[in-house]
Amino acid sequence: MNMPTTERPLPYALYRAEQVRALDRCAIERHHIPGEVLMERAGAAAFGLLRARWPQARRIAVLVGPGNNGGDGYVVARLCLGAGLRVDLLQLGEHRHLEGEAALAARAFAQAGGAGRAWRALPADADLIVDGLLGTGLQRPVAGVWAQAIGAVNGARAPVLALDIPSGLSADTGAVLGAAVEADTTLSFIGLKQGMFTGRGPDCCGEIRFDGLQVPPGIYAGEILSARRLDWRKEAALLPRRRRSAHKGDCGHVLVVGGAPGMSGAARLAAEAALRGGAGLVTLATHPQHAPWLNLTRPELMVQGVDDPAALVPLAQRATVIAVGPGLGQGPWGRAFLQQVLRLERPMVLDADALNLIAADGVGDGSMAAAAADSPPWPSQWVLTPHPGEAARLLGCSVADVEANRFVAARRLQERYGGTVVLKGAGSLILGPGHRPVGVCSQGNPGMASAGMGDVLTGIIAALLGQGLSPEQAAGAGVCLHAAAGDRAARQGQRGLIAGDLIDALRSTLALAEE
Ligand SMILES: NC(=O)C1=CN([C@@H]2O[C@H](COP(=O)(O)OP(=O)(O)OC[C@H]3O[C@@H](n4cnc5c(N)ncnc54)[C@H](O)[C@@H]3O)[C@@H](O)[C@H]2O)[C@@H](O)CC1
Ligand SMILES: [K+]
Repeated sequence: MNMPTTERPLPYALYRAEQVRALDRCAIERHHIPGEVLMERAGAAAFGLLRARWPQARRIAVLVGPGNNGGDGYVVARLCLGAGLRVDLLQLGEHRHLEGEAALAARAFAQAGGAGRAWRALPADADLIVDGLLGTGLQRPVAGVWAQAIGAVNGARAPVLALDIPSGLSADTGAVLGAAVEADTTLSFIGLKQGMFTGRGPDCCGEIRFDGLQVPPGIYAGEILSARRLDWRKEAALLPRRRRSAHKGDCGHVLVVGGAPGMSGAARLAAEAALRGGAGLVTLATHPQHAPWLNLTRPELMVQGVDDPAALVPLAQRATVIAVGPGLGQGPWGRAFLQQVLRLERPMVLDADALNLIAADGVGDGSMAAAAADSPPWPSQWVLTPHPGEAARLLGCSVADVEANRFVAARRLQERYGGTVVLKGAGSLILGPGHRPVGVCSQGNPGMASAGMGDVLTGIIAALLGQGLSPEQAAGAGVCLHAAAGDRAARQGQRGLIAGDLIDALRSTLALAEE
């Protein structure tokens, strides 16, 4: 029996708009499922979700555009009429000459006694708004009356169900093109779109549901995935099981380098997160000014005050992985230590000021890049973890440019700097070398927008590298565990969540993944 949309688990494969269009075409042309049948199934799935989710709703405003997304809306509107609900069908664009299956759906709606009218305003007492304005056919920024209608939807009190994708959200990038519907629930058809899970996508989509419209599974084989959602349990399961005879030396020794004067907290958070991420040993090399008291409340940490970069060499010899950047500062101390670290042949995580220093130095001709180039095999062992601001500095562009297409920004970073890139922010992206799909993290919550969260991520990724995962695996698993621990910690509330809470939740999250 076909499972209802409300219960169906979300697939992991993510597609771009042109790929979903190709999937539609394949279903229609190769498998001879008429477009109107797909549209009928899409509308029926949305209607089923609508009734299950909002059983009390009596007055439904359905906004329809002139394409097939509108066609889906006409089907929902007809099914609502059939169930005795009051329907306001509000049209944008030219509806006198609809084409193909959208025209059939509009005719069936009229034959069922429905009448549409041009959108002017939303009925104030609508119980639910269905967004069938624009789907994967979005071609340009939303403006004019379209933007007004979307603004009205977002200002309305009624909940919003978006069909396929919220209107105005780019299916490919997760950016808002002009204006976008902020839905409570989005029901996506045939293939999940990659833009729904990163950038503004999660804001606009609300809860995401999926219906494959019963297309044959074979149609997906023809599309090369460009992105996939990461399953945090599967990612965490990459960690090798510990033998009963394991000792601390088997579990990785993380060397954290950071903590310029006045910035010791960040380095301490990264080091502590490495411990909770399962590292056997963690050494923190930091400025001598605060070294004596940095492990007072966490004596498991080994802390070394260093003022000569050469002192890192013996420390690195004992370490299996280096994390550099949190609290490093961009002054002479941080700069000298980063240059030394880049000469050390160890897998490493580069974050925060390590990235800012590399960006400030320029690419190709700066001393940082030159230091890295001294040891050519190692960039492939890097994990870079920029947030959008750091990514913009590394790419020499604006944050808006990065956010306009996070997938492209991640790829440009990887091509320019090598190794594995984690582009942080809602829906963090993970991209390693080669042509594997971009990993997209779909856990996490806005409570994690607080100081120190990035430092914790750095420590976790370093710990996973130290336990034997490859840079790409450690980055994927690290981002997922970090987000899952954030979600676990947020059960007690999102607002006021601090990085230390996430560290506290890490161990039980890891245990959950091992069940
Ligand atoms: N047979 C199929 O191909 C199926 C398609 N489906 C639906 O069809 C949608 C795709 O349909 P279409 O390709 O017709 O595209 P859309 O319905 O998403 O939009 C295309 C229309 O919007 C206009 N438009 C684009 N950008 C605009 C903007 N910024 N402002 C104002 N107007 C704009 C275009 O000129 C065109 O008239 C999917 O998202 C899905 O909802 C589903 O019914 C499943 C089956
Ligand atoms: K839509």
